[in-house]
Amino acid sequence: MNLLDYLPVVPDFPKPGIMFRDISPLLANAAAFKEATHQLAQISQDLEFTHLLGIESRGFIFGAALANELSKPLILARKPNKLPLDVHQESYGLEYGTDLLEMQKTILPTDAKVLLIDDVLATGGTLLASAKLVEKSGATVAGAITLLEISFLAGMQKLANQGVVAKSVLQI
Ligand SMILES: O=P(O)(O)OC[C@H]1O[C@H](OP(=O)(O)OP(=O)(O)O)[C@H](O)[C@@H]1O
Ligand SMILES: Nc1ncnc2[nH]cnc12
Repeated sequence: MNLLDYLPVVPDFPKPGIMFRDISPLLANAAAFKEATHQLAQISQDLEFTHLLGIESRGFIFGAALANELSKPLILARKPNKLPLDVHQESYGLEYGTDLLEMQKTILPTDAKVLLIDDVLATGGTLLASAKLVEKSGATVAGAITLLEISFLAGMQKLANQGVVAKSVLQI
């Protein structure tokens, strides 16, 4: 099964010039979703981590599936004003805009080794902001994994420059 067949390109979404990869067909096919989860588990194998951090919203889907598959705890990085209690905040730029992510200040133990998970790595802005949230809470970033890397945007290098090891199941 070629998982890329289940991630079709939608040109000019959400803005002109963006070649958007839609995960909806992959999620709508049980075998493809299962295979994607399995392959995310495979690439996480040589990284040592205690917790997963899923990034709103598409990172929640794969983060929850993987957390269940690996029996690991799942932490949420959320868009603004969604989480109760005190939060750390990071603003960031992504391929088609800017946004803000938040994580609860006391949800991670300081000895946690956290694997970040998202569906797509494009510019790397989202994963870098998530890494900063983990560091703000005193925990360690174990790495980052995604289903798809859009390589021409060089997000992998941007993360490497900041000491974050990233791996992706698929590259285009
Ligand atoms: O590498 P980057 O340039 O930062 O882009 C990648 C991010 O963009 C998308 O999220 P989006 O903000 O569109 O939110 P969504 O998951 O709620 O659709 C995607 O799910 C990644 O989180
Ligand atoms: N081209 C793209 N397709 C899907 N998700 C994205 N997130 C950032 N860039 C994206």
